[in-house]
Amino acid sequence: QTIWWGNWLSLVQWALALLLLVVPVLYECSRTFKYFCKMAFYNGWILMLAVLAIPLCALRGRSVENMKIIRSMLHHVKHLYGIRIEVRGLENFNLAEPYVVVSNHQSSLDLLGMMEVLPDRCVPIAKKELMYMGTVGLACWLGGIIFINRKKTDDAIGVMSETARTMLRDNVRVWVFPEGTRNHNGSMLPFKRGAFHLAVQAQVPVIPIVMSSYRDFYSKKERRFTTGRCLIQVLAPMPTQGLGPEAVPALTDRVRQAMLDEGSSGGDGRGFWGREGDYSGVAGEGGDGGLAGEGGDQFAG
Ligand SMILES: CCCCC/C=C\C/C=C\CCCCCCCC(=O)SCCNC(=O)CCNC(=O)[C@H](O)C(C)(C)COP(=O)(O)OP(=O)(O)OC[C@H]1O[C@@H](n2cnc3c(N)ncnc32)[C@H](O)[C@@H]1OP(=O)(O)O
Ligand SMILES: CCCCCCCC/C=C\CCCCCCCC(=O)OC[C@@H](O)COP(=O)(O)O
Repeated sequence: QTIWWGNWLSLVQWALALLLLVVPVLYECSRTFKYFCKMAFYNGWILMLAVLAIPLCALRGRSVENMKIIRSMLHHVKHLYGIRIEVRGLENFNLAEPYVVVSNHQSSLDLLGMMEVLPDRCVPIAKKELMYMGTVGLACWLGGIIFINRKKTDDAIGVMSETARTMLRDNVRVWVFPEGTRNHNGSMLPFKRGAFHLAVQAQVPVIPIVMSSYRDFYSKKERRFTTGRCLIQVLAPMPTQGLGPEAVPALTDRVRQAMLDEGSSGGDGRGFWGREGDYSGVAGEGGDGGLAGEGGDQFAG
């Protein structure tokens, strides 16, 4: 029998067959394996989409208009992962003038929510390391994404000041994650002030966005990634006209407080971060409330 099989299957074919058998079994049985598969596919898929986006964007050169291409090409990714996104308050974006969008930052999955609501002519501010992520970096550059060096404050501030001029000159909106880094722990970290200096320098409104916690369907710490639901609330614009640099700390606190208030009472009164009353930024993972992932812990996706 061995000879018979040997005639039919080379070593490579055997390995492939084994792989085809083992991978689905592991995928179904191991939460960790499933998590890594899903994350690997997420990154790989986006790298691949970027390959397609690059020539399309290159036709125009580096331009914020290319964000429309990127947005439309990323829009379907939530469906691949069974993530339902509900958006409220989109009308708050209906301003003719430029503005600065600020939102909480949980994970690279924020890209899905961002692409759900990203207004036209709006570019994110990103750490410059993103520029070196292969095809993704090039696509980001072509989309006009603004890169800052977080290790060099003066450089970053210089880029932000230049951005204030660009916003007014070219009617560009800017999206900033004021926590300055990803925060997997629910609620929000203290805010950096760059976004608010930017808004004051350009004398444009700040539009805060709160994205509900992914805790019920995604946890990096627990290696858990299932299907789920995310609620995004766009808050009312907060004006900066007439404010000077001395007003930036108060503006920062005001915006953060508005987001915390929405996080605590919004989302049909159930809160956005799963644990009402705990907004210190140190809430543990695996909370049991919140709006994310109302489908439960089904590990189905
Ligand atoms: C289909 C194809 C698909 C392919 C493509 C796929 C995907 C691409 C699509 C979209 C991608 C988007 C994803 C982007 C997400 C990326 C998210 C990130 O990278 S988050 C990290 C980067 N962002 C930030 O850090 C923003 C927040 N940080 C700040 O605002 C900071 O303040 C800072 C400007 C970076 C400086 O930070 P630093 O820690 O160095 O210093 P401080 O914050 O302590 O500030 C020191 C001091 O300076 C004052 N300050 C700050 N900014 C200004 C300013 N602009 N002008 C004047 N003064 C400023 C600040 O107030 C402090 O002073 P003081 O303490 O006296 O208040
Ligand atoms: C040849 C190089 C190949 C590199 C392969 C890289 C693979 C990555 C591919 C796709 C990733 C898509 C998601 C990109 C957008 C998410 C950006 C993001 O979330 O950045 C994190 C940043 O906000 C804060 O960083 P830190 O939390 O401070 O750290």
